[in-house]
Amino acid sequence: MAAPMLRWGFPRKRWALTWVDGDSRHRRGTPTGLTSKWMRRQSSVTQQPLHTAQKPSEGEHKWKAVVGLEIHAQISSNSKLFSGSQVRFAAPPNSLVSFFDASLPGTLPVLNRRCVEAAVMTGLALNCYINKKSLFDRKHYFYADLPAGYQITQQRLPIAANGSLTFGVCVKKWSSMTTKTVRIKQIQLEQDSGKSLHDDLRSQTLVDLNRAGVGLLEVVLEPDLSCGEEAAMAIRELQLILQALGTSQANMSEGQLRVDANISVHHPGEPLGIRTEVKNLNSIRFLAKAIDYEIQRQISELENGGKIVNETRSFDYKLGCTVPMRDKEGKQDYRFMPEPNLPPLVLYDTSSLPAGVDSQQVINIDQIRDTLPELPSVTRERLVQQYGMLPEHSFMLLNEVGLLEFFQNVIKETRAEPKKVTSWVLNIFLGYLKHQNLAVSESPVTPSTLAELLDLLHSKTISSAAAKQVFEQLWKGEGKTAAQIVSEQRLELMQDQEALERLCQSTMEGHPQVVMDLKKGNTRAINKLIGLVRKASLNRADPTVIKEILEKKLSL
Ligand SMILES: Nc1ncnc2c1ncn2[C@@H]1O[C@H](COP(=O)(O)OP(=O)(O)OP(=O)(O)O)[C@@H](O)[C@H]1O
Ligand SMILES: [Mg+2]
Ligand SMILES: [Mg+2]
Repeated sequence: MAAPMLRWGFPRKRWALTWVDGDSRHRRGTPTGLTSKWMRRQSSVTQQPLHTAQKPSEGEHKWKAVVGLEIHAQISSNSKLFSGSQVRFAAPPNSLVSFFDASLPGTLPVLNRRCVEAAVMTGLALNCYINKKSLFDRKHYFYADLPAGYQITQQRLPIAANGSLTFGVCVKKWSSMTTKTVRIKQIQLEQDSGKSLHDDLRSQTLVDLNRAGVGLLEVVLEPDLSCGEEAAMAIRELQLILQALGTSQANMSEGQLRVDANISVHHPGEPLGIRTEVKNLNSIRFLAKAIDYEIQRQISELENGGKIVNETRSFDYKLGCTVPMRDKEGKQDYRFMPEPNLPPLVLYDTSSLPAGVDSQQVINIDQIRDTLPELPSVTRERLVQQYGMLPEHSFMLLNEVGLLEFFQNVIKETRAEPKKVTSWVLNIFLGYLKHQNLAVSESPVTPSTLAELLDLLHSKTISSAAAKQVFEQLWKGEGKTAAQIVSEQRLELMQDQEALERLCQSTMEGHPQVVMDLKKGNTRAINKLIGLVRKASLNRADPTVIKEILEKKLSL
């Protein structure tokens, strides 16, 4: 359908509001042109603690940075917030658009129950107070991908408020982890907008309304954070919570979780500074980088006698800096007004539920509370209790997509101690994954393969050094089992006591200096000697047995 050329007061000179039914004219994927795989890696996990803070600049100690996040999470639901159109990622442009989504006159919103339940669930999981009555408002702004000229949101009275989010913060190492809590101001239900796709070649902007009207949860955090790393860890925790609840897939590279970061700096003891807002950050790493850059930029601006203006900025991931997005606009007037086509949203709890009411017609907060699944913090506690693992290890297991499931499957299939499994999964298995930048689902080693290897270790069939050797071969994914590799390469531990004694004897004779050191009282030399015997045995000698033999021979 041909559409009129429209002029808009935005940086791009010519805007064409165009409806298309094919996808070839659209720029697909991420606007930055990064491959989706790469983006997934960047966003799905903070694989290691992030170290994004830059070196403090001169005079920085006088400044305190303040960060407040607004998070938009797309609700996992089959249909949109107020219409029956399907919700699906990467569908052909404008194929999931009802008359209501396109704002045709005469269409009315019909609230999607699933979206309300998702908001209540999320609110409860984030320790919010759930308002039994909330209101919908119109927020006006003009943009090509918002056909109504307003977004339906909950400005005056949101569905949930006054919550908190507790997350782990680590400086440099997982072992230095502490926890921090950020207050949640509110959670509101609102509509997503469509998508503008800029075609630079034609100097046009194309509009895809598939996303228009998809249900969003906007989670507004109080300005309690202080740097990029904290923000990154808070978002990662929120992502895990939403995924555990199933209220959002929260995949950042698919735009299901988008973060706006509000940043200001001030002198401690003085009122908060003027904030800038970096919009639409769609990866955890970029979020951390954008915040730390913006903190530094504001400090140097102020140190050089400049002023911070309340503006909207975006993050240029290629240059690693934030840039102004729109003209300096002052406070935008959204002309909020009540949405006349939606009555107040009324929820009940068991005590307020009217007698004889059809439970399909109402939402009972207590009933939703009863269906809440195990949240990540509880899962971590359980792991610590059940397997005696360190808290930081439980964080690591949950942080990597699919790693917890992998771990639990290994545990189910092996006789090895949980501590051994934890150490192998986090040190060896995760190390290989990271080295090759692979996701757990792409690993050539399955839980049962690793379980079998750990059984061989547990039954003392092989030494732990030989187990590492076998793992290296398993990683090649040639289809051999651990037992096959062990027997083909004759890696079984030596059981022949006399042969072991001979090996110890010849090693001692070959390294008189080490023996001398030991005799002189250098106790650490025993480890050196054990290592030498092990090497001579091609990792087939059990270090505990070698130690016993050596101690006897040297009368230690
Ligand atoms: N001085 C400040 N420095 C940093 N962050 C701040 C400061 N003051 C407020 N914030 C944060 O800014 C965010 C404000 O979000 P809110 O949704 O209330 O308003 P908004 O940004 O004006 O609206 P919009 O939804 O249109 O972006 C909150 O996350 C809050 O914590
Ligand atoms: Mg907001
Ligand atoms: Mg904002």
